[in-house]
Amino acid sequence: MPQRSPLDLPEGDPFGPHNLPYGVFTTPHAPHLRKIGVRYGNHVLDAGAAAAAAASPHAEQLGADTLNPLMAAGRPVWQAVRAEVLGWLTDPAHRSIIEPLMHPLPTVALHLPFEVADYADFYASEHHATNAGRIFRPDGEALSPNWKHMPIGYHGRAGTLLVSGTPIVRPQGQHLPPADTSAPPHASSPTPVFGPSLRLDFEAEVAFVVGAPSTVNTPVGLSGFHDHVFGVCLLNDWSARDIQAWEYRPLGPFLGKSFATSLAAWVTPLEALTAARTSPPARDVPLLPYLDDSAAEPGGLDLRLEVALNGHTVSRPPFSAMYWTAAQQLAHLTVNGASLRTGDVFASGTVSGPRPDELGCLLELTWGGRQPLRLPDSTRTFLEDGDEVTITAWAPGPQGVRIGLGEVTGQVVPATP
Ligand SMILES: O=C(O)/C=C/C(=O)CC(=O)CC(=O)O
Ligand SMILES: [Ca+2]
Ligand SMILES: [Mg+2]
Repeated sequence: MPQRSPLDLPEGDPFGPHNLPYGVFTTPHAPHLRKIGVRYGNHVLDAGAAAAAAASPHAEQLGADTLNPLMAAGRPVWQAVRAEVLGWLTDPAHRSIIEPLMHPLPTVALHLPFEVADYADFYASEHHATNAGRIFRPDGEALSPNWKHMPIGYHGRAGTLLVSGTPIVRPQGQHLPPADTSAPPHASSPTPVFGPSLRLDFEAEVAFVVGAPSTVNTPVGLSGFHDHVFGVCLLNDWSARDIQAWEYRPLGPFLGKSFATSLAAWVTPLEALTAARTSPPARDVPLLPYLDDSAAEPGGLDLRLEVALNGHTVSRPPFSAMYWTAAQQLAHLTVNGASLRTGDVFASGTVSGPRPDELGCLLELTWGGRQPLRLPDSTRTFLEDGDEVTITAWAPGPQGVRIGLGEVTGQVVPATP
């Protein structure tokens, strides 16, 4: 049977013509030459070479070794480049030039697709925030009084965003001895120990990647979302729960989350998710005008996440259940005058739904380690060395097609001695 062309995809391929995510890859022949690629099925188009061959007006942006120049160019350029790439991949007139520029996915190495500028992480799932509150603060209110009035978040560590597939070294740090960690730190002077985290967790999240920058003292507002946000990536906010529980009062997450955050290698353009737009849950309190999206286009996204631990599905978190939308997060992030830079990443926070099989981290799935999770061949409270966590997702696309999001995966390796 003749080999099928990489340009002839099976009907309904989740990485078909409606998707076209961007990444950065190298081939074994030139391991230091980073190129922009567009995923199509199980192949990667060398977009820089295609742009040069087509004498594209965007050859400079597509010929770069990161997505930053394309991301910085703004929405009209994003739309023009997307239309051009679609033409290269689907118009038979380009076939003989494009076919040799398609690399099988398993033959390339994928890299962090853009230079990360600043990184913030939100806390936008009411289900996650309520559960985390009950587990970490059993004697207090589950949701803090500000939670329904603004998207709560913290600034994280941009330099430790790692591309999917990078091994995750178990972090070391201060924490209370195991017997004490299920309870909040007691007033009666607890004594910490130093060593590898014994409560390493994942957090299934969706990250939004800023393309066009903004000016200091100029809030972006809800309506600026589509002009500033280039695309979406799956993200795993690895979390050391014992370090976190001991350190976080009163300032919030610090070393318990800054050691590693995994980002998918593929950025799905926002435009590919148009059919997935959906209304967020009903709001329980009136919102201040800069966050009030009641008259705006639906700001939620119907992304269906799946988390696998060592190949076994442990959860299916629904992104449509998130209380705060990404547009509200961006409006909040800039309302004080803070500016955006190309490459800023803001993550949604752990995606958890209302059901027990929709929770986005082990903290919730095992209720603070008290109810071990059953796997076919073992049980888990928190992650063990050698464990591999893979987050995948899809979204409804046009005409019933699925839009696949690039996976984010990572394996835990033992703490550095
Ligand atoms: O409730 C807390 O103290 C902390 C919860 C988190 O783990 C913070 C976080 O990373 C936010 C999130 O992923 O939703
Ligand atoms: Ca998080
Ligand atoms: Mg992290």
